[in-house]
Amino acid sequence: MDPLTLSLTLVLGFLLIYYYLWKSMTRFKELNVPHKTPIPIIGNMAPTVFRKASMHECLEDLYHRFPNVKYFGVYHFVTPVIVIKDPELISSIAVKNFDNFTDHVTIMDEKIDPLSGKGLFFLRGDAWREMRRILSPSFTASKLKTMFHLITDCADKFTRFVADEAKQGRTYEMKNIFGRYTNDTVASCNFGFVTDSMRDPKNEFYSFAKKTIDFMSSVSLRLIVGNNFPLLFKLLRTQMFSESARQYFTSVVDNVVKARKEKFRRHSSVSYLNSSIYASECTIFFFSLVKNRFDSGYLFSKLLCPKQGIHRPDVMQMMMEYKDADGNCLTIEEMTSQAFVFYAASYDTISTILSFAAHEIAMHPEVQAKLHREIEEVVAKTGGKPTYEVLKNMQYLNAVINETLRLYAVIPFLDRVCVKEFQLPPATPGGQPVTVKPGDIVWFLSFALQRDTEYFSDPLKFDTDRGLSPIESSQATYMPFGLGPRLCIGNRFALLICRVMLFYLLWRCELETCEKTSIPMKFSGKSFVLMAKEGLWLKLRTRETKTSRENNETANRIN
Ligand code: HEM
Repeated sequence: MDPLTLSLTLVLGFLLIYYYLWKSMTRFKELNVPHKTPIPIIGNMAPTVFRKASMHECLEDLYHRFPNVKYFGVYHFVTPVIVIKDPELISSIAVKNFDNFTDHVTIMDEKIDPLSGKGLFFLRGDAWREMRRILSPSFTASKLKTMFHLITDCADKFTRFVADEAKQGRTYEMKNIFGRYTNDTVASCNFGFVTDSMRDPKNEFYSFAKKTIDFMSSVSLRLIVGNNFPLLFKLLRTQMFSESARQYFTSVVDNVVKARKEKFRRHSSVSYLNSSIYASECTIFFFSLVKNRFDSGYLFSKLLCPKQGIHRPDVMQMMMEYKDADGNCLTIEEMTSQAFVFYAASYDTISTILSFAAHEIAMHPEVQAKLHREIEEVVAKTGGKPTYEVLKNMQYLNAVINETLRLYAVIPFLDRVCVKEFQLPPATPGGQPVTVKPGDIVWFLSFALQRDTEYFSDPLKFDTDRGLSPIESSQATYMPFGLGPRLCIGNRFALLICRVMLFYLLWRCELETCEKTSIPMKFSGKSFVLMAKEGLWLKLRTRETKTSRENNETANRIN
């Protein structure tokens, strides 16, 4: 290209980009929606860009700048977003008029990035409806009951290990260790994959998964670029997660499915070979791995040892058993995508909630004493083996979790994309209605709403009394798991994992603050997920109660 054409192209390109950015940055002025004047490119996100505040706090600050409005505008970098403040209007959009707002913002193209693009969170319209219908039965109360022992196994293993280490008191970064527990539990229940990340913190699955979904890494940047320049994202064929991640998780799922199918086939045809069946499976599986050119000494040992089991009551099994009306099953790609998105949606959220709960418990000795009393009662009644129902009905434990979910909304906002034109009432009394068009984005700020004095008195206080009678989520002022048909599909599963962990941990350990504990709490400006700036450090000390001592001694004898 000659220099003149090149210069003209550059100038034209620059003008086009400038016009595109400028145009999007004047949207709220044109619509007459209250908003803060944006900075070019950065929009209203300066505090997060310059790491002065977390995304949660940056949006909370904007939320309070517009009192007495039903909604206001925010420039998420170059993207205009309408933030709905009024709880009634939130319900109207997310529940009553769901058909006008069915989707989350989707930046991934299913073809370019099937690992995340085909996951439930990012599916749109009818594809989402169909997949949600298929997956919803995975988390009913009866399915959770069948997974219950998989979860208690992980919690039991984890807390015995910690109780053993913490006899003289030991300091831990709670998010880190709860991340390992969450990994083990979700890997077991979703992928059918058994890990022990306390004893073996370098295990391949945990190391790989943790690295893949690290929101402190380039993933956050890709999310921002993808949200603001979806076309560029598509043109560059960008994937949210690496190609090696896609290959790794596909291999995990593929091998689990093959091994289970093989087991099923052998079991039905040669049931008398009971004792040698696992050895044969190992051989078959080994050859299948070699055939796939997949180096999986780890998989081989972890998936197929008799103790680990293959035919398990987990999400993988449920997906394998699914058939539509025409007899079609889910493909390996679809199963991988769902299992991966479940893993990604669980790992940070659950470990975050558990670590903030532990922090508040350590900060409030009266809360801890009450929890210990409730736990001792359950231990006395159940001999230390509480059932699913017993844990579900632990009123005070539930109150602690509910209050943690209120005070620490894990993600800064919930999003919906308009798919059918919708008229918003005027933002302010005497104003004009605003028409939202397909493609427009609305947000609900759960973090800000759940800390608003209008809905919660003394909102920064950790008050378990209000957790005892949780607010109906349809009121849209308390929505840690979202609301409407797109409500978090794993909410009951998440609550169960949290209950089980806190039960076993507090039975065996005392939680104490230490010199590294975040007091007062400061949030990190680097992470999309709510995170303490300096980490959540606590000291754990083995409890010297009669039941926990007896239980630990028995366990040590068995080990
Ligand atoms: C404490 C833990 C968790 C929190 C706080 C949480 C929170 C949320 C929130 C706020 C949403 C968006 C809901 C909306 O837009 O209305 C969501 C969606 C979702 N969550 Fe969770 N979640 C948690 C655990 C889990 C777990 C354990 C799983 C999977 C097993 C999971 C899977 C999903 C999926 C697949 C979606 C998308 C649902 C859809 O679009 O249909 N989450 N979650």
